[in-house]
Amino acid sequence: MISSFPPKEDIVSFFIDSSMLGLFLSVFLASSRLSTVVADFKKLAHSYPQFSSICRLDVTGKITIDFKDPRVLRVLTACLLKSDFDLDVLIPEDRLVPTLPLRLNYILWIEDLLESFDRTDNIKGIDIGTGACAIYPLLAAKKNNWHMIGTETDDESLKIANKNVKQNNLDSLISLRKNQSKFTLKYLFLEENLQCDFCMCNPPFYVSLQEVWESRSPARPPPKNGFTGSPQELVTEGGELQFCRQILEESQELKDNILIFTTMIGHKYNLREFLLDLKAEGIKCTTTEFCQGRVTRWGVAWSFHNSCDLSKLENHKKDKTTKKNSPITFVIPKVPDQSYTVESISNKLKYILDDLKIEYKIITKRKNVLCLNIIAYTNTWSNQRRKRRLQKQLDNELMKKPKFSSIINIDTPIIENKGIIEQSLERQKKDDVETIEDCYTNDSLRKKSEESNKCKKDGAAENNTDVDAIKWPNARPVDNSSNITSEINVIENTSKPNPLSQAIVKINQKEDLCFLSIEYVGGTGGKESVHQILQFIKNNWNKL
Ligand SMILES: C[S@@+](CC[C@H](N)C(=O)[O-])C[C@H]1O[C@@H](n2cnc3c(N)ncnc32)[C@H](O)[C@@H]1O
Repeated sequence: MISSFPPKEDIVSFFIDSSMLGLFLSVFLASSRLSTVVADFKKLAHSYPQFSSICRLDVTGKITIDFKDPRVLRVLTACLLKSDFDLDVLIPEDRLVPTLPLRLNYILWIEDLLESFDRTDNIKGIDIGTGACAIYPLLAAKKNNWHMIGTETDDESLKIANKNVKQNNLDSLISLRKNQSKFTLKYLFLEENLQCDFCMCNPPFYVSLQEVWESRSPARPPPKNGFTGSPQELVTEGGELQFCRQILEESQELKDNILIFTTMIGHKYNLREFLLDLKAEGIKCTTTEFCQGRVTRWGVAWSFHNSCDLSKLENHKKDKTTKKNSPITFVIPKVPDQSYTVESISNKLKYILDDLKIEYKIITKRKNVLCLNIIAYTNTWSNQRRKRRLQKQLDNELMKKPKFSSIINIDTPIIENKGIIEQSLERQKKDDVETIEDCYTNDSLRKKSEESNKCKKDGAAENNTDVDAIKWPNARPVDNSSNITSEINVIENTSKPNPLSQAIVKINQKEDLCFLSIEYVGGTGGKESVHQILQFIKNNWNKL
């Protein structure tokens, strides 16, 4: 068992070392110091029959548990809560199993924040979306004697949460409230003159259940832990970014009621967006990273009070990826007779993305800023030249007859020889490393245009990729007066492979210039794929 829960200067982050006889909770926190606590499986098994029932003895005699089994996770969390905090917590089968280290991380970070504001006594906090376990209120009350309000929209979760509070005799410190409003916080202050030190939130992270399954970058190893949680806990309209934005919006009205606003964020790209929102509003904030094995979450805190400048607090761990994946930006050139606004540029960009069969979703739309999350499943931007070259080679060879006649019947229409082209492409794929710079030079676009005319004359098929590309000059997408109509372009694709490239694209206007920036988020194609997409956009911008 955890011998003594470390005082607040400690830790937080669980790591599991199955080679040791036990479970190590090393909690590296947002906090300046580090400590390690050991949860000993053997002792847990001795003390809790329900824990011994989920243990396995491996061939070397070590006790192990199956972290992929939600039932096992439930028992482990319940036993740790009992052993380390003397909390009896009922964790329902159909609800999220809270991972203890992550929750402790968040609480310890808040302790640090409160200390920065010299707040130590009679602390009062709000947990937005407390869940069935009311894990944050229980930990905060038991560990620190904080007064907590937990809010919840889900009746069933609220019912069990109330049971959990009662059976731990924490009613005097914890009050749970049903949220029936469209707000996250504001409704709590309408009838009561509440003063709180902080609010916290672990929001539902996803826009849809589909996103739950697609969210993990394929480049990352699979999670070690089993998957738990019900749709209402995981999914919210607009996803976590919208949820956090709602808190931010309400915080501006509640600046005198709550000292420190905090939230957890589960997706890196949302963290960036949310920090931009705070920056745009001129609100000072700080962030932290909660690392727990292969899972990383982020904490964001902001305040309207001057007693502490949150932006000057040393962040525990800067978002490394923000530095690593700094966006590439280019100034969008002005094209004669075309409007030069974020809206018209967005329409043009969407046309290009449609053409490349790249999916996109708008994540931010403000007056002078548009931000898209883009996902490409296949490389549609750098094969064209290769395909054309091969097609041309094939054409030439066919003209010369003898060379290819042994392989193909020259009477066969070219279209029927596609297999040969594809095979040839496959063979070339490995060693044909194209530099994007020469992919779509003016010369190649000129050729494209010539081909376009040829195709049109020949009545070529509309769905041919090259033909699609060449129809641009005649099908200008930009209607200067039009609104941004299509918000989302999800390509019909029943079996989606792992994304090749995922990025955040941003168009913004500063004074009389518009900028397009692209930032790699993930995907098997790496950052190079994002560079290529940007180069494609650059090379083709003036041609539309
Ligand atoms: C990801 S779960 C977090 C549960 C718990 N706090 C934890 O960390 O394990 C999000 C919770 O927020 C609740 N929720 C969603 N929208 C809410 C809202 N507007 N107000 C209060 N709770 C909400 C959901 O029902 C769900 O229980």
